[in-house]
Amino acid sequence: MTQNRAFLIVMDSVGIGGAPDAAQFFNGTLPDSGANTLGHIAQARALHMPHLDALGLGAALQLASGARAPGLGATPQGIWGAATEVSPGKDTPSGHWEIAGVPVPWDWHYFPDTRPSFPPDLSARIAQAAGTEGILGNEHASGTEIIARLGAQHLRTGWPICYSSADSVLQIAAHEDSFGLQRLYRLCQDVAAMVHPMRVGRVIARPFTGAEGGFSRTGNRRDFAIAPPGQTILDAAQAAGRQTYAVGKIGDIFSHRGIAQLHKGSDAVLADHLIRLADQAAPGSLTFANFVEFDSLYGHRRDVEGYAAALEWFDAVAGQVLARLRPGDLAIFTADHGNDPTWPGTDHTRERVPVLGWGYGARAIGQVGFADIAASVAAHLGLPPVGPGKAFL
Ligand SMILES: O=P(O)(O)O[C@H]1O[C@H](CO)[C@@H](O)[C@H]1O
Ligand SMILES: [Mn+2]
Ligand SMILES: [Mn+2]
Repeated sequence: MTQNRAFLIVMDSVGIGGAPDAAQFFNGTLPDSGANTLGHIAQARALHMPHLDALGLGAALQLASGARAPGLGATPQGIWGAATEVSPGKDTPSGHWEIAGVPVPWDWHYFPDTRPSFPPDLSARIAQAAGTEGILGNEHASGTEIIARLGAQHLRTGWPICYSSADSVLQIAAHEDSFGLQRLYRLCQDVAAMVHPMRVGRVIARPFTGAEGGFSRTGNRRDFAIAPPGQTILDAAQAAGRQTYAVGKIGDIFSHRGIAQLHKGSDAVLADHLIRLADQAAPGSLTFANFVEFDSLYGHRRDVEGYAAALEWFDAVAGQVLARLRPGDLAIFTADHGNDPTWPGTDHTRERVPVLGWGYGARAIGQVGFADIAASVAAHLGLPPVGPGKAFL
């Protein structure tokens, strides 16, 4: 058995523009054509990201979209290229599944951006499952905005706040103390059983605390996702007897399949886990990490400065990971979709993503597909081929 280790690290929503089908994806009524998460942030303020740029971040951005980024553009010393998604969704599960070797074979169901957004019989069934007279929200919304607007009414009525977005998702926000966290989880599980058959990708519990004027979401978010419809790189590694470590949202995204050890927490906590795993992960193992705060704290909130600072923070983390790698290791840094904080709306943006790697010297891989990442990781680990992609190593 090969002793080679692999580290697959997703910087959630760090797109680099240039998706050929961006015009078919929308924020409200505006198509995503021209969205460029990294490119537009770098234009707003020069980025200092020496470690990822040395692998080829600036070069990948230019390859994907033609954009040049102040502060980026070193001569690449790593594996570098840009990946294009084929799955018909710009959401987190679609991106991760395809990266893991399973392009989404169906069209997701999206709830319309109307009020009400949910069909009346579904709203009635949600209320019945909650034991309430009705539901609040029933619209597309940003999660922080809707609890500020409806949180007090939720406390008065006890009705759960239900909302959706441009993703195939049904989110339920409820107060941890008055509604109860376990009750919210049970409700989400019941609702997932109603909507998964409709091809709604996820039901997400969005617990919050506080009082009027000061509601805030807690770290107890939980996703109830459809399982990936095929063998992922995690499944393949585990089937081959390899140790698999998931860091962050990876557990939820893959319905906890193919994962031996799961580490969760804020991105700062996840960084510590990833750095430790770079030292300690078992020979032949796969570590699969997701850093979500680019997306959840800055992209959806359209916070350019916060996003820029998170990128620079993460670059230093990447430097600490890379410093711990050894011969036989492969590390790939990539992303699952875009979330351009300069773009109108609050939803993801359809974009290409960077593919940056350590372990094979300087290697220009050009334009690749998301699924080529799984194929490459499988080849590196000496596993049978995974998914429809082609290895670029
Ligand atoms: O605005 P919040 O609640 O963070 O929701 C965002 O997070 C969801 C899951 O990624 C997306 O569908 C988007 O709606
Ligand atoms: Mn995502
Ligand atoms: Mn998101």
